[in-house]
Amino acid sequence: MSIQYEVEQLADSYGVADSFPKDFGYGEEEADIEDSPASSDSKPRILLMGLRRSGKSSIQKVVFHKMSPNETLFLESTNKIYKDDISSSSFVNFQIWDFPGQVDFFDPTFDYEMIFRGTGALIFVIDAQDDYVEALGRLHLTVSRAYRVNPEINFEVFIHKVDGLSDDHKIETQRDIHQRANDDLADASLEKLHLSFYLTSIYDHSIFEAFSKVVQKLIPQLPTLENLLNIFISNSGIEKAFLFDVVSKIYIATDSSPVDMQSYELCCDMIDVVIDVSCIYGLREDGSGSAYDKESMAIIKLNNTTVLYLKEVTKFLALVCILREESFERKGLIDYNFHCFRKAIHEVFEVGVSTQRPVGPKAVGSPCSKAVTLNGTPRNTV
Ligand SMILES: Nc1nc2c(ncn2[C@@H]2O[C@H](COP(=O)(O)OP(=O)(O)OP(=O)(O)O)[C@@H](O)[C@H]2O)c(=O)[nH]1
Repeated sequence: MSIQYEVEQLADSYGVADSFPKDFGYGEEEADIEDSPASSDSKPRILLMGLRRSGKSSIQKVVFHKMSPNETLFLESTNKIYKDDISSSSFVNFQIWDFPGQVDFFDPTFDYEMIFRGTGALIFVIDAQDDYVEALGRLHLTVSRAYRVNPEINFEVFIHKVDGLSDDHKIETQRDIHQRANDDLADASLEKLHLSFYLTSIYDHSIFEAFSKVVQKLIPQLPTLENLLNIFISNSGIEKAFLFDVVSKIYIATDSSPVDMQSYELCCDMIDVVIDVSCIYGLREDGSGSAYDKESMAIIKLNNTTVLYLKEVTKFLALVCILREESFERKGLIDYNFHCFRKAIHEVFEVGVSTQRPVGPKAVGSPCSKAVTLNGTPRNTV
């Protein structure tokens, strides 16, 4: 009982009221907020930049549009800035701007100041299978310009297409790119400009992991979410839990135990299985209905006494847990704790909405002082 009480207290400390709206995430309020024309341009942007054929469009299509990696072989070159607003289908309430390979900063029609001012993260993609000297020059030019306009941008470098490299070669390439890029910044007295590096490929889960980290940095409520997950798993006998954006399979948060790639991949695969089965057998005969809704939940028992447990949290988010079979015997307790966890998550994002109205005492627990949208992501990073 004490276990349940702790989680309940946690929910209460976020001001969860009994009258909490049951349709959170599915109601009309969201449509009102999200559909306002003003909101679309003020959403923080994630920019995808890099040389031609480095893999920018492929990354976007694979992560957010479920394109299979092989299909990207037939993608045509991007000739103009392609703005992708994914907020209607995903928790990730950002615009992704995919740039054509060569952006000319000296072209007067290219208003880079306006673009960088509203940018939350700039992802620069480098093709690791190609000679990257030119890409490094371009990276330096791009980040130094962007930093001068908006030093708040998170600069992320994807060392991409590493599926073609051996493990040793991968490490060596990362070390070399890291060294050269930082030397260039030091030469330009830009030591304060921090670059984060990721080894990525669309042919495995590394691109989803990297994108997860990029997106997490833009979520002001991240520490609160991690805290909630920590309390939930420790009181429920769960080994690992991920809060997933169902559409993109990006994880928005996880508990503070280290992430091992295999667990993450297992949870991603579970989401695919659940959505695929639901699409085939879960819709009505006329094809109406949704493959993912409030009723969505799944239990998969593996042959090594591990259980995977998925439950709906909001319209876009699912909790996926990994636990031992013996812990799953206390399913009632887990479900009760989940119920409290879910209420707390809703309340965290409800606070986000209320910051658009005068901020009340409920917002005290939130690490966020900026206005955020209903799904909890920042409304404007500028
Ligand atoms: N091996 C491998 N190939 C990749 C990967 N990602 C993308 N590619 C391939 O790289 C090629 C170029 O990909 P695009 O996504 O069109 O590149 P882009 O950067 O958008 O190109 P532009 O639109 O010309 O700027 C395609 O043939 C992709 O299949 C990867 O992770 N590994």
